[in-house]
Amino acid sequence: MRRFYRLAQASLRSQLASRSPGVPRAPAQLLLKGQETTQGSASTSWLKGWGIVGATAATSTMFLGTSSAFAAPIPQAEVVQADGVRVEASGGARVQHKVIFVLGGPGSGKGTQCGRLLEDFPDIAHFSAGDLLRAHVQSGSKEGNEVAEMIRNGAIVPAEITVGLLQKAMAESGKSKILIDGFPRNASNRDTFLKMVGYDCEMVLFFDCPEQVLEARILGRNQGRTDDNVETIKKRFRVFIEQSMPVIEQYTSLGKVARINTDRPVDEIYKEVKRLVAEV
Ligand SMILES: Nc1ncnc2c1ncn2[C@@H]1O[C@H](COP(=O)(O)OP(=O)(O)OP(=O)(O)O)[C@@H](O)[C@H]1O
Ligand SMILES: O=c1ccn([C@@H]2O[C@H](COP(=O)(O)O)[C@@H](O)[C@H]2O)c(=O)[nH]1
Repeated sequence: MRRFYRLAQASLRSQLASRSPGVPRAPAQLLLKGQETTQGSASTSWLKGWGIVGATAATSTMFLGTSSAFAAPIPQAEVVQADGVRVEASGGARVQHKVIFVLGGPGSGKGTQCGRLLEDFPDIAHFSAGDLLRAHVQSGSKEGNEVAEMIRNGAIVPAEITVGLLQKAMAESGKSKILIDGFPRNASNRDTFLKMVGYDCEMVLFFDCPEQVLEARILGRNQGRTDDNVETIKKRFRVFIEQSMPVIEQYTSLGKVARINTDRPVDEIYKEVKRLVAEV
């Protein structure tokens, strides 16, 4: 593996050095696929890192910080050959998004406030992890049916499923800033996001609101959701306290959390939310 790393870096460096001007120069996520034959047996490795695609030799400060297994193929991959290692590098289309996580108990107003933000910030895309999962249920697949059951019970869906849906939505959004509402819901969600997406959020908006207020709001929502009933609302609130609050605490220790009291009128909350998002 170490040999692959070294050769992949050298290969990409030489590729960057020979680039003509005018190619994208934004810091990009680079996905490298290497195929190596050691003592007669072939193996494939995927590596992920960050670099400047299209930089000159002097500024091609490419590095490969992490290595991880990737299932996805690289769209429009460029192929370079180096010393027995085949390297495919993405063309720099994957620019790092600025991600804002919006967290808070069920019914705390995440969807409502995100909807308002879209009216004022055209460069922002909004994805509700819950909405993506509900859309996934519509596929009617075995996995979709399992997700439906978890939602009905207020349980947290395995992180790989949710992050996979988020990753696809982010890649297709064409926007630079992304609001992700209702995610990460537990430590596994956060770890998996970091591993699969490769970077962390800029900020967490934490919508703080008492449980009785949340229950009343959800029961008055009338959207036909399978989890908007007294029994599941209680489970969702418990899951929020036990599993989501520790994530918020972790981000608090990183200085990334803005706590907002959402037991107030929508317009009043929005003034604060808009100011915070404008700073990102
Ligand atoms: N500040 C507010 N005051 C009163 N009602 C509100 C407020 N914000 C949102 N609501 C209402 O409360 C209900 C829940 O709001 P919303 O769907 O935005 O919450 P959410 O946090 O996205 O919920 P969930 O996590 O369950 O998807 C909606 O009917 C919405 O209209
Ligand atoms: O990251 C997520 C987000 C949601 N879920 C499941 O969906 C429901 C509803 O979520 P909302 O945010 O209220 O729309 C939630 O109770 C979970 O079952 C999830 O597993 N992971």
